[in-house]
Amino acid sequence: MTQALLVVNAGSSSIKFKLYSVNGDDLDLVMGGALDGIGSQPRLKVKDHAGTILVEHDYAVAEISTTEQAQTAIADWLTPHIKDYVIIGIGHRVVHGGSVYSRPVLVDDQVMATLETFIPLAPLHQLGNLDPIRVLRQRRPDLPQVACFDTAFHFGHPELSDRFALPRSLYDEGVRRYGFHGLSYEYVHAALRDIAPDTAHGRVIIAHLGSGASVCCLHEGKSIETTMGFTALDGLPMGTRSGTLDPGVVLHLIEQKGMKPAEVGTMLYKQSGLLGLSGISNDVRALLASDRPEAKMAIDFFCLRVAQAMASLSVTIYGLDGLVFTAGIGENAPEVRARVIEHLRWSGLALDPAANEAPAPSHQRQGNKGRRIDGKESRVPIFVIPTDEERMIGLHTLRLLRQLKHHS
Ligand SMILES: Nc1ncnc2c1ncn2[C@@H]1O[C@H](COP(=O)(O)OP(=O)(O)O)[C@@H](O)[C@H]1O
Ligand SMILES: CC(=O)OP(=O)(O)O
Ligand SMILES: [Mg+2]
Repeated sequence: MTQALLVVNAGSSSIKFKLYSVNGDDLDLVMGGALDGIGSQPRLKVKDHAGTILVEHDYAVAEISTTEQAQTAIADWLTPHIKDYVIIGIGHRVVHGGSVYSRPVLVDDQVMATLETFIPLAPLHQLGNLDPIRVLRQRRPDLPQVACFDTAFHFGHPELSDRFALPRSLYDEGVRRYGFHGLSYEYVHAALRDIAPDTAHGRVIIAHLGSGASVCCLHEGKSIETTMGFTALDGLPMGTRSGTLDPGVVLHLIEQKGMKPAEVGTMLYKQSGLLGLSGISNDVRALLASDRPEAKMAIDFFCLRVAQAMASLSVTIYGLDGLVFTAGIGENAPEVRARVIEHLRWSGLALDPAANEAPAPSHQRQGNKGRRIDGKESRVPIFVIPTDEERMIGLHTLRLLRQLKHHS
């Protein structure tokens, strides 16, 4: 029977998963899917490696209102569909590894307890990430489970990138700029190394623009600085998150307007960003399709902030050798890429409009490492590279399981 790995990328309202068969040191995608709309419009959709739909099923809201129910529904569907495979382990995305975990780790009771202490640092993500680990440890105690962290790629970045200008004691307590989306940056950088090795070795900026969004600058493949900090609320405005904010606004909301800290939290995480700015939607597709001025303003605001972040991070790495767009917006919204680069034209960046507007190749297909979209006059190459956090998690999990086997 073929060995296989399951990868779980769980969020607050969706659980994405992929099944890979093990092929030497590499992984072949068998199927991938998601149960999203948990608590609103639950729907399970799974496709095989070629993109053929294996199942598309809507549930009643009452059936799937918790991640635990979602996990059970996925497991119930998966069990008969994976009977030809021996599952050797499960890899999970865990957003926050704090200042403890610099690399993936095998989950045991103690690791679980430590990861639970990071829940307040990532209220939108961490609990949802840990739920499936807990459920699957109960269901399949025989299977090793590996936690892979969004923060780990940034671990050890320079002190100047790690600090806030706050009293030193807070830093010692862990109030640091951890950074996130590290699994995505690691995957995208490895793909860039395959298609443009010299560029990848140099000074690179990657913009991960999805429902969460951040920009990272790298040198020689290492993260030097990124726009997300202590939490995934910092930096760029996102679908529903505010991004960087004058801290005086938070004081004003609490002290003058009498808002409770939890209400401020809900506002900053769930009601701000593109949704707050537009009053229409958190989804860039809906905003681009709308002719209302608020929608245009929200997109303009987002593009300007992305361009500013790129300019600012290129100062940190003393220049720029390559620029990459990735994630839902970065891969699929040529209008956004064009407007971002327009802001940076003064610095010698330019797109090839036809290449920029060419439709994105299929996501699921393997071997789609990305493409160049810069114009002939551009001083620096510009790429669109599809990210694949699940594959990165799968590769880390395989590597760790092999190391553990080797040492046992
Ligand atoms: N064709 C598209 N055009 C513009 N934006 C898109 C398109 N497809 C997806 N997006 C944007 O990408 C976002 C989701 O990004 P994604 O990286 O999938 O997020 P996550 O995995 O973190 O939920 C959506 O909210 C939407 O704004
Ligand atoms: C860390 C983070 O913001 O993740 P996501 O983009 O999946 O919300
Ligand atoms: Mg994401």
